[in-house]
Amino acid sequence: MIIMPMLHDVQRVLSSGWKYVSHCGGSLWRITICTLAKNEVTSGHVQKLRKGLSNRKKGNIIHQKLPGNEKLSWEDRLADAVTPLWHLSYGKQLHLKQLQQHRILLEMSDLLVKDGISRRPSLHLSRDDLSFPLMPIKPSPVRYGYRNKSTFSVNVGVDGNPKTVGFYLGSGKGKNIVCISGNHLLNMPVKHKMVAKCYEEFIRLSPVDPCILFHEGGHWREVTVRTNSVGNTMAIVHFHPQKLTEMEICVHKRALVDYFTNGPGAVCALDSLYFQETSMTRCSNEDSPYQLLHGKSHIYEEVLGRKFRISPDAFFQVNTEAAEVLYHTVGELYLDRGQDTVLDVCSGTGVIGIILSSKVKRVIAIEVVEQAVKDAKHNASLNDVFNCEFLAGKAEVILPQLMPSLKSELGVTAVVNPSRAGLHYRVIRALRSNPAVRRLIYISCKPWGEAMRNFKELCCSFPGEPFRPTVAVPVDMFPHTTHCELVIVFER
Ligand SMILES: C[S@@+](CC[C@H](N)C(=O)[O-])C[C@H]1O[C@@H](n2cnc3c(N)ncnc32)[C@H](O)[C@@H]1O
Repeated sequence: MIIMPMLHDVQRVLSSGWKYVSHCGGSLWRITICTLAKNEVTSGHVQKLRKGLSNRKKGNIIHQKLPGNEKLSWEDRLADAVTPLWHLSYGKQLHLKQLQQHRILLEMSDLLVKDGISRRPSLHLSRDDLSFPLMPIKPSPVRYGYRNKSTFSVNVGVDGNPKTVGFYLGSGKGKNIVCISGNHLLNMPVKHKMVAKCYEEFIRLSPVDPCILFHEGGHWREVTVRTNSVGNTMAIVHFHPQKLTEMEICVHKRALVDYFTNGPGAVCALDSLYFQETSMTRCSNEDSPYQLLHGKSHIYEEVLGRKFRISPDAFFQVNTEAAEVLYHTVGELYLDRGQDTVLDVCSGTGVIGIILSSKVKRVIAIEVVEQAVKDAKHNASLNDVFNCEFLAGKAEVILPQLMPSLKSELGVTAVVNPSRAGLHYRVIRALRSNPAVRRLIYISCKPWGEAMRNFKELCCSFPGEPFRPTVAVPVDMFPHTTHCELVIVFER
């Protein structure tokens, strides 16, 4: 069992042989966590963080196994991999994230100065000052069991059982993958653990094999669990058909439904059970439809007093209460200088556009996942919103066609919330090309890498007046992990 974090735990973790290597550079987290452990955070450390930029490694947190880590339990190793800040008090976690966002914004400022896009900060600013305010990070109202969506893999457990449901440690390349149950993870709600446990029991009873390596055969793959704040639960089981006939697959579907409705899995009280047959790692509803085997087709969630329908493959922020803080923040930033049109780029189920709709004349939203666009249209009428238009397709295709004719009296605000891949440069070019777009609110859960490229494109010498950052607000959506959302306002 995980005990509450103490500072000496941090030192224990650091001396236990786990080397923290993050997207921010291997030394970054080590330096920062050590520093915090000694209560010695000073602006000098920002200097070290800045130095760490030059040898940054991109990508998610990875952990390198160093001698001595065998002393940790499998559960602790998993917790260190998935929720690497779990040993720290929440206050310390927020402090770390604030430093991290500061570092990212310094990198952005450096990049703009280096490329001659913006002027050097004035003389009274030191190298570690930003030329625009970075507001204090907004905490998540909920810190434990906050996830509304979890995906559990199937692989070989510590005891060698290949029908183990949980999270991976190790790598395929290192041939040392071990699947550990996520029961002890601080961000995991009870219901998700329950469905994962039942699914494990079900596949252990099933006569067919799990699918671990696609080319080696087997069928049962990961399960995704979605829950909402009133306790409704949706489970989506992914299944590799290999060479089974439709009739043979039907037998397994029936067994799955029976287990979760009349068998031991009934304890999960699933409101929806979906099944997706796919031979690809990730597969859209268009490529391989989500088959509703039992219950309701959608899950609903309430956000800031509005109701939202969510399809199995539609995006929804993973921490609903923190998402309310994020959307409230966007609303406040928008209110600062009201324009009459909002462009909601990468709109998912339409949450941002619908929340802002009462403040503007018109919302135009663009989203690539068709089911999410259907949800968004449904959500607008569910909330009596009539001034939103939802367009299905890639933003880089739709916006260049839309922008030349888009007119507005008071100006346009673009709210962009892309996935980790960032926005295509054609989206930025299109936004830059229309002078009516006066403000752009960029929301990113990964404000380095591709998003950094976008920041540069927004401020660089593309045709059209450049933007400049005016304020940034971090919002913690993922307690115990190193991630948070960063909202940056650009204006021109
Ligand atoms: C981080 S989510 C944000 C969704 C929404 N703003 C919200 O708060 O729920 C990113 C969304 O961008 C969509 N997306 C990804 N690539 C896209 C593209 N090229 N054009 C339009 N939408 C895209 C994804 O399907 C996803 O719904």
